[in-house]
Amino acid sequence: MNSRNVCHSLAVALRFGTTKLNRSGWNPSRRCNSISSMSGQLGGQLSYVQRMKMLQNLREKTGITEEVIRKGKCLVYYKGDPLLTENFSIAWMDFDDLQVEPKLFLENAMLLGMAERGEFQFAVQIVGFGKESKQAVLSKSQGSFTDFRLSLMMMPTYEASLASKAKAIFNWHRRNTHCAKCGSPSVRNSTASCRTCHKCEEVWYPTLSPVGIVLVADTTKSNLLLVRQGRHPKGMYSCIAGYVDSGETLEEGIRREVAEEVGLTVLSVDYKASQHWSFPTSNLMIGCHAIVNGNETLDVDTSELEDARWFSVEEVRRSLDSIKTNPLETMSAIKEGTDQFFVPPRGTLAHSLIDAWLSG
Ligand SMILES: NC(=O)c1ccc[n+]([C@@H]2O[C@H](COP(=O)([O-])OP(=O)(O)OC[C@H]3O[C@@H](n4cnc5c(N)ncnc54)[C@H](O)[C@@H]3O)[C@@H](O)[C@H]2O)c1
Repeated sequence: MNSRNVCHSLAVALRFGTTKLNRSGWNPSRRCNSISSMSGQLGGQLSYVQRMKMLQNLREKTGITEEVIRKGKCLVYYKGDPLLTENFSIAWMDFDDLQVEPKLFLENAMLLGMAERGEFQFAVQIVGFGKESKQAVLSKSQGSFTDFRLSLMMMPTYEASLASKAKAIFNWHRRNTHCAKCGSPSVRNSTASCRTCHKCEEVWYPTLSPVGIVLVADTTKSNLLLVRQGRHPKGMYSCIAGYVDSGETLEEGIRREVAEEVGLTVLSVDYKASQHWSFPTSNLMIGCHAIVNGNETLDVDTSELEDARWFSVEEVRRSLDSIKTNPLETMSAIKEGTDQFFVPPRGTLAHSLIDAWLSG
């Protein structure tokens, strides 16, 4: 996008219109004001702060206009799978290439974010566009629809977080069509950031559940505790994870989960990183490293876990190295099933926590 288009996007989004929007925030007749007052301030790129202010303004004040849609790039979903290039990057599409009316587009789309050069980023589900939509998209793009879980493991981190966000928000709207207070139908706003009840006007926002996930080491730091659930692919051992309960701090949640699942006492917890995770709904994974008293006997909760085991640092490093070197081969081995021990693939917070511990 050139600097003229950047100025235009900024003007479109920063306009504090007095026009009354309809309930969905969609106002197709709105037009752009002069941008001359801003044109001197902008180079080719927008700062992080400018972009966040523009997105906030679209969500909370102006809503999406046709001009904004036409300036956008779209991450396209078909039946839950994103359109990716052969290198597992998002195959962004222009709105015009989707050949759909703006109103129908908006009913099936959500505002994802904004790129540094000022392009609005949308996610759109094309199932609602009709029978021919999949073929039409494939013929106009360089991409193919890729299994969602595989996509998250293979995409660049930033793009994976966009894909995860879109999936979670679409799911939330599908499951929350009525007001939880009075039971009447609710309607989504144009950016898809919330729903408003038609009757009592209560506003509902997408929910997000906090999950503590922890890589446990013993006091010697030469052994790591990994666990597997029955639903994990054969051979895979991961970190302990569990939902943080209402009233708990993150640290308390982690201490409780480790006690419940493997019967060990946590001596210390350090926060490391977080990740959005859309399986099965919308979770914020909060990743930590913990030290436990390794002299205690493991007491595994077999209703939650199939197994929990101490692994030497060397064993874990070998598995991590092999996944890093051959991510695609590992993913197909995981799909087909293997007797070999392996750690979670890249794209998961468990993988990052193990990687950070081994490089720390
Ligand atoms: N990204 C990663 O590296 C990674 C690794 C491990 C687990 N996870 C994710 O962490 C989450 C939690 O893992 P888990 O093994 O405890 O999951 P789980 O789905 O087995 O849930 C365990 C229990 O928590 C309760 N529960 C379910 N949803 C809840 C919610 N929204 N709020 C509060 N309690 C809830 C239920 O009683 C359930 O039996 C899952 O979504 C899982 O996919 C991600």
